[in-house]
Amino acid sequence: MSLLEARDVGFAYRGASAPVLSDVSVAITEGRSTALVGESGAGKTTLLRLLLGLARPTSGAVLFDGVDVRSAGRAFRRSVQTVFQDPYSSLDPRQRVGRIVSEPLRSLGLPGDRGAAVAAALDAVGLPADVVDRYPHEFSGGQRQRIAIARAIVCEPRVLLADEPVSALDVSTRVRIVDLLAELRETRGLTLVMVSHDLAVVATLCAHTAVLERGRIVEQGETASVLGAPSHPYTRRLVSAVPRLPTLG
Ligand SMILES: Nc1ncnc2c1ncn2[C@@H]1O[C@H](COP(=O)(O)OP(=O)(O)OP(=O)(O)O)[C@@H](O)[C@H]1O
Repeated sequence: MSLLEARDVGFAYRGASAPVLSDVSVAITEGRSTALVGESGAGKTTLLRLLLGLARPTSGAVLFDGVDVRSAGRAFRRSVQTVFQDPYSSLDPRQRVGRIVSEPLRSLGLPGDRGAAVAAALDAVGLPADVVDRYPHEFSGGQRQRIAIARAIVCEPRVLLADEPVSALDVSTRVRIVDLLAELRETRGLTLVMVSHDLAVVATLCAHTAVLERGRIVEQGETASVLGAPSHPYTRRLVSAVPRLPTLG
């Protein structure tokens, strides 16, 4: 059974004349990381919000372990965590890192040694335990994204939904955060569901890719075939729009 699934989902924003998503079906199985790609405005972030249970589909359903996410409760909130694009705005500047990272443990009311769980999460993202007493403004963009990832994994989720997790970072930091996400995927068995415009990042992190064009899935399957030998003209355009460096010499 799918871990997380959008089944025939349609969605329209209140007051909008046209739907943003139509008949979208995506099944996330455990261990199979999935990328959502498509041009700006295709509906990727909206689909991610529906998968997170932050909005209700106008038609169809979003299911976690076969249960509607809107009624799936604590098991769902613990199992599905998220990382956003902008590490500058996603961390509360007034809170120390220790409090930020432990927030899911508090809001889920999980028992156990919270200090130890926070230290383990920070260690997993490559940050020393003593950062707990510092504030977000004391860190670089890449370090802040590590803090956001530590917060997302502290309650040991099964799925990490990430909306453009590296696009706000400079190129070398981007590579290091992609490496970190790949490592977490391997060592923790985390299933990534990721929105990215960067097809190289998609190919590195996700074995499965779904292509959205104006709110509809036009193609989905193994990333190697979707991006390597696209069958839909829209996917071909997306792939051919990736700039290539001129070959030297
Ligand atoms: N809160 C909102 N109210 C009304 N319309 C919205 C809202 N959020 C997004 N939209 C519209 O829904 C459509 C899909 O937006 P969405 O952000 O899901 O696309 P996207 O594929 O993630 O785009 P991008 O890559 O630019 O982030 C767009 O036309 C957008 O203008």
